[in-house]
Amino acid sequence: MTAEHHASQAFDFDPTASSLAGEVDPSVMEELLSIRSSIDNIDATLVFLLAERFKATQRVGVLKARHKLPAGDPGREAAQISRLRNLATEAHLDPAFAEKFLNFIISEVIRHHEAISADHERQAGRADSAS
Ligand SMILES: O=C(O)C(=O)C[C@]1(C(=O)O)C=C[C@@H](O)C=C1
Repeated sequence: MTAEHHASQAFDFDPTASSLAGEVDPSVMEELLSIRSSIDNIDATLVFLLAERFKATQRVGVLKARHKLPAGDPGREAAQISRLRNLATEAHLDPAFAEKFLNFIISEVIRHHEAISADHERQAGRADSAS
């Protein structure tokens, strides 16, 4: 896909899209759209942050597969959850939500690790039968 395609996909987004169009007072709609523009910026950074986090965990997955380490590390997860719960409380974010969100991401990471490991094993098996 070309850079132009990427750009046009991003710019196809209509920040004014709403099921409320025509149903609310224009000044209320204006305020809503103004707040939504911050939400759109935040959501874009979340996508970039998550993409960066998955790039890092992909490297962990390859390292773990190469050294036959288990996909999950419950001791590490317990430390991460406790830290994020504390940070969430400090930031006035519901710590239970922060824990659920981290667990959601980690379960996806573990699925990726298992796929990388299975792939690695398949390749090792093929290399064995070829020699
Ligand atoms: O740090 C690791 O060992 C990882 O595999 C990364 C990660 C994470 O996403 O933060 C994922 C799974 C583990 O259970 C712990 C942490």
